[in-house]
Amino acid sequence: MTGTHSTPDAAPEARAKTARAAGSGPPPLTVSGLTVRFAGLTALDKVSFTVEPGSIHAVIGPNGAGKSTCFNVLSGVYRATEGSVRLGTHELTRMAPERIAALGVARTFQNLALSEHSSVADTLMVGRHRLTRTGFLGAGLRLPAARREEARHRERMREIAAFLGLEKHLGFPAGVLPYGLQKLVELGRALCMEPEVLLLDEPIAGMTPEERRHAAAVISSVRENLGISVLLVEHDMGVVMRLADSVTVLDFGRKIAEGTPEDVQNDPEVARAYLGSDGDGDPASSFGGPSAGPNDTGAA
Ligand SMILES: Nc1ncnc2c1ncn2[C@@H]1O[C@H](COP(=O)(O)OP(=O)(O)OP(=O)(O)O)[C@@H](O)[C@H]1O
Repeated sequence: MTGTHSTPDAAPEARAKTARAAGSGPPPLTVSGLTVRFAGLTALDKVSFTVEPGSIHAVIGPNGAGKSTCFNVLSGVYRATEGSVRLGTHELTRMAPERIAALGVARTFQNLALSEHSSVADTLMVGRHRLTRTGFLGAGLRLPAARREEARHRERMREIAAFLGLEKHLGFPAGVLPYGLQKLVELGRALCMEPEVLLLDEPIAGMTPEERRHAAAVISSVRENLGISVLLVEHDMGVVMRLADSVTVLDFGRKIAEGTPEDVQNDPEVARAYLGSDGDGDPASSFGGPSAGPNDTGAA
């Protein structure tokens, strides 16, 4: 990735502002008493939290805390043993992933699965599939209505690519781009679904510092300019503390703290969970405070 990315473009921004002015932001995503058991192991134990409309909400916790399990239940990959997940009035609990996506919850994956053969443009267009009425088959048959519809989707796909700084790369095979750009393509594919809530699974893991800074700015812009709610699972505490409006902390499947980044950073139980100590360690060093070290992205 180069350092020449511009600020994400204004067209989707204008749309989101209109939606906000009309009071039609995304509905809250409400997780209530979520429990997941795997053959005797309780991976999640009565976890509850709400992703408020248009906010960035982070789920953090030490290894094995239950973050991925939570993410996988929200996106329909795992089934909840007990509890519920709701998007506004829609009950998402135990729905198949495609139905959850169709209701406006899009996700990215920790491990990239981009084709070496499909171009960035075609990869992004996959995200528009659920929104097409005539289907890409109709477009392939060159039916006029389908051609017009496909042109509209391509135009919107290009807007989203510009928003992410990907417009120069649309013709390249997605799978051969530098890692940081591939992660943005993955994010772009999710944004192309026009989600109300975006689930980001370790969106900046494995990136260079420059890629991390750009990705953090893009995520912040998704909230600010597109008005989409973001649920983030991320190990880079510097980024979590700078980006998140609210944080839920899990440990051994239980919620041990919740609040603003400052609240959880100063919570002795969180320090205990992260440091494995009796609480007299320095939580700031775990959370990208003044002593953040190499993971500090400096993202605003
Ligand atoms: N499919 C599964 N079958 C059995 N146990 C599982 C399964 N998925 C997760 N677990 C267990 O559930 C617990 C929580 O795991 P999970 O992957 O959700 O934690 P995590 O917070 O995402 O950890 P990490 O930060 O290391 O990715 C762990 O003990 C894990 O071994």
